[in-house]
This record gives sequence, structure tokens and C-alpha cells, in this order.
Amino acid sequence: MKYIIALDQGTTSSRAVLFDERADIKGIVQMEFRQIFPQPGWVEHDPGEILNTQRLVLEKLVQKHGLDPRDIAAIGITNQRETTLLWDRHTGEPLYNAIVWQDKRTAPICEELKKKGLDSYVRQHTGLVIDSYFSATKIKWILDTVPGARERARKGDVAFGTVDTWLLWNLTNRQVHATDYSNASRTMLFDINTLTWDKKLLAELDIPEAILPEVKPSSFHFGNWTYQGVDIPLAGIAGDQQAALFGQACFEPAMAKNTYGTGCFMLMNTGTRIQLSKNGLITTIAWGLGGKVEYALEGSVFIAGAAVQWLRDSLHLIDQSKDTEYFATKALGSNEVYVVPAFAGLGAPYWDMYARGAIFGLTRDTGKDHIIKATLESMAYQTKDILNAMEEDAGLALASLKVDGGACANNVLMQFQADILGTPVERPEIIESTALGAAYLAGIEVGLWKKESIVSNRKIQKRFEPAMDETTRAKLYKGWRKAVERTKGWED
Ligand SMILES: Nc1ncnc2c1ncn2[C@@H]1O[C@H](COP(=O)(O)OP(=O)(O)O)[C@@H](O)[C@H]1O
Ligand SMILES: O=P(O)(O)OC[C@H](O)CO
Repeated sequence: MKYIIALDQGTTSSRAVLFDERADIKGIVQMEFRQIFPQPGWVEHDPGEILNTQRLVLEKLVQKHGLDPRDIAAIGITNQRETTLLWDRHTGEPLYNAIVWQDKRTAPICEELKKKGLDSYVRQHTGLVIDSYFSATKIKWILDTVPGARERARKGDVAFGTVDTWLLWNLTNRQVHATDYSNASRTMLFDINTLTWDKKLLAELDIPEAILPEVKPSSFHFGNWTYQGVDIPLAGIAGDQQAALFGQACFEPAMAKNTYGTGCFMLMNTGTRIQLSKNGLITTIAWGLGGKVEYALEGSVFIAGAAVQWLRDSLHLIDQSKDTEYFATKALGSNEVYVVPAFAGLGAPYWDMYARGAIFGLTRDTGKDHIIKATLESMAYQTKDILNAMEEDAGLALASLKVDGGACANNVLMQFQADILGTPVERPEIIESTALGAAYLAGIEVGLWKKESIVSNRKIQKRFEPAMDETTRAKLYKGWRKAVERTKGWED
């Protein structure tokens, strides 16, 4: 029996997932790591913790299942995207903590770019909107802030990477400095038309080209992880949301999935066509595979499951994420409270770096249950904002929404999602689509699987049918839009 391991380096935890030849999950080892909030709006990770937790879960998984390293056909890497690391090529020492995708400190740099009138250039070339979400301004901030950093970078002593690149470089014993097309397309420095780094944007931000990784297909033999003397191919890399699109077998244009993790990310395959959104979505590379690159439209919501963590860790209203289902059930039928979790500004389709969170509709009888329920519902409302934009861009209505990610295990949330969309919601048997996608990409490269067989492997576990009348749906959604309007531009 041969195995594939997926390394899923997420925003809040590092996971290693073991798949057998049938792509069934045989084991998962997971470790959370620290979220560092040095100032309001700033979010950092310790690069050493990212690496150590990821290495530990990988080694634990291999040991726990008594795997012979020769039976591990390949490893795939998938990762939280945009999060930015710079390190010394000689010592491996990071120049600064990893600046996480949610971090808002570079909003002023974005304003400068906007003032220079670069919005449409950025859109045309990178498919993105100018926002602190993407890596480019985070790189500039580190180069501007760490003494001597830019000089060292010019001399070729510094490497930049998103998390996949950091892991790959370390797992290959500092041999390979590379990334894949899907991750490169999240930097705001990569031209998605020509598939090259964009010289004009590099110059505007004063980022030396010498720090950049090589860009390769997502299914590719990047290098080896040597374990107990055996070389195991690192044969796939993709950003976690693109990996989930792959894992859900969304291979044809107009096929879409929505992942409910820390954030919420809906991606729709647009094939080999670059489609620019008229409704606040971004255009991204889905993957590079079989000698071509495919694209996707994406709606990125910054806070989804993270709002549930806020209920747990900051408000102490619940002990565990899954408790939300119990409390929300107690408040079913009451819909007057809205939580807008704009803790890190608002992403698609609003793109407001200055929005901040708020709770609306409080009355004397509002209790814990209502706030918990409204927090869950905020994920569904944000998803509706995105789906509306996507359907308008694509000129079609989705027959059903494919879901995955940690929070899609919540039945109350999924039923409300179907209700508020008026569209059925399909939950697959394997909700670890991200890891599955990374495993598939690696397995294809080493000849274990074929893309065609992946479609027949996907099984639905539960389908949620809409049960809400149109008048109620319209009334509730109107309330949500009103609430969102009032959170915009809160921070000066
Ligand atoms: N049953 C649940 N109900 C609501 N939220 C949940 C539930 N289970 C997990 N979550 C939320 O989902 C997120 C974890 O999902 P996961 O896909 O592991 O995220 P990530 O890859 O971003 O770390 C957490 O934010 C957690 O609070
Ligand atoms: O860690 P996740 O699963 O919330 O994903 C984060 C995204 O990749 C950020 O763009």
C-alpha cells in the first residue's frame, strides 16, 4: 500500500493528513500555534513555530501509523496564503515575524499606491485589488522597517516566501527556493497574464527581484524531504483555497466551492480564461497542471470561523466551537440581532480596510444565545454577499453550493446558509478538501492518481435544502446590508 501525506499549514494550526491509495483519510495530526497581536490590527506568527509544528505533526503522523518511509509516495503542501516571510539565505534566520494575511498595518502603503493611480494596473496585471491583505506591501514594510534589510536583499542575501516556500526551503534542507502559480498569484507582484514577476510593481515598492522564489506548476516535483535516509518527493503545492477547489473536483468552468475556516473563501473555476470581476471579486490562479494554468474568481471573507474563536477566547461565551450549534438552536426563530465581524476590515465585495466590527439590533432581552446565533449567521450573510457578486459576474445561478472547512460541520449554520441563499448546500463526506486537494496534486505528479478519477471519488454526506420563504429571506438580508453599511470607514 502506498500513501500520500498532505501538509496543511493553516492560519491557526498545522496539520498532517494521511491518505491511502483510494484517497481515504487514514489519520490526522494537528497542532495549534500562537497568534501574536502586537498592536490593534496587527497579526503575526512566529516562523519557527510554523515550521516546528508542521515538522512535528508530519513526524508524529509517520510514527503513529508505523509508516515505512518507502511507502510514502509523495507529500503535498497547502498553506494559508499571502502571509509573508523574509529570511537570511545563509543562516535561515527570519528577518521579522511572519506578517499574517489578516494584518492591516500596511493600509497607508496601499493608500500611497492608490494615490499614484495604480488600481487599474494592479487589477489588469495581478487580478487583485490594492489591499493590505496581499503580500506585496507586507514585504515592503519589512524591508523599510528592519535595519539594513533592503541592502541585504539587494545583495541577494535575503529570501522571500509565502508559507509554502518557507516550508519547502526548510524541508529540502535549504536547497529549493520555489513556490507554485496559485501562491504567486496572491503576492500582488505576479502578472497572471504573462506568468512572470511584475517589474513595474517591484520598482514601485522598491522590492529587489533577487528575493523572489522560482514559480512552478502546482503538481511538480519540487524537491525531497529526506527521512530516515529515504528521499520522499515534495510533489505538490497550492494555496489552501485553490487546493480546496481542486479537492472538491471543481475542474470545469462555473464550478464553485466555499470553505468555512478562519476566513471564508468562495472560488469559482473560470478555466483558462482570465475573467475580471465587475462586482468586487478578485481573479486568481487556480493551479498550474498538465502544461497549462487555470484561473478562478474569488470572494475572500476575512473573518468567519475566527468570529467563533472570538466568542470562545475573548467573550468566553462558549467552551468549544461546536457549542455554537447548541446555543444557536435555542435562539432559532429570532433574527433581530446582527453581528458584523469586520475585525480585520471587510474583504470582498466591499474592500474596506477601515471597517470595524459591530453588533446591531440589541434590545433589553438580547442574550448570549442571540449573539452566538448572529455570529454564525454572519458567515452565511457574508457568503451571500459573495455569491450574489459571483453569479452576477458569471451570468449564471449556481444549482448548489459545495462547502467544506471546519465550520461547515455546523448544521445550524449550513441550514441557515441554504435558507438565506435560497440555494441547496452540499456537504461532502471529506470536509478536509484542502488537504485532499494537496494530496491529489502530489499524487498526480508521482503517477498514483489521474485527474479524471477524482471526480467519481467525491461523495456527498448531506444536502441542506432551502426552507425559508422569499419575503423573510429578503427582509433578513436587507437588515444585514444595513448593518454592514454602518461598520464601513469606522477607523480613520
Ligand atoms: N462546529 C463548528 N461550528 C462553528 N465553527 C466551527 C466549528 N468547528 C470549527 N469551527 C471554526 O472553524 C475554524 C476551523 O476551521 P479550519 O478549516 O480548521 O480552519 P483553518 O484552516 O483556517 O485553521 C475555526 O475558526 C473554528 O472556530
Ligand atoms: O488558514 P485558512 O484556511 O483560514 O486560509 C487562509 C487563506 O488562505 C487566506 O487567504
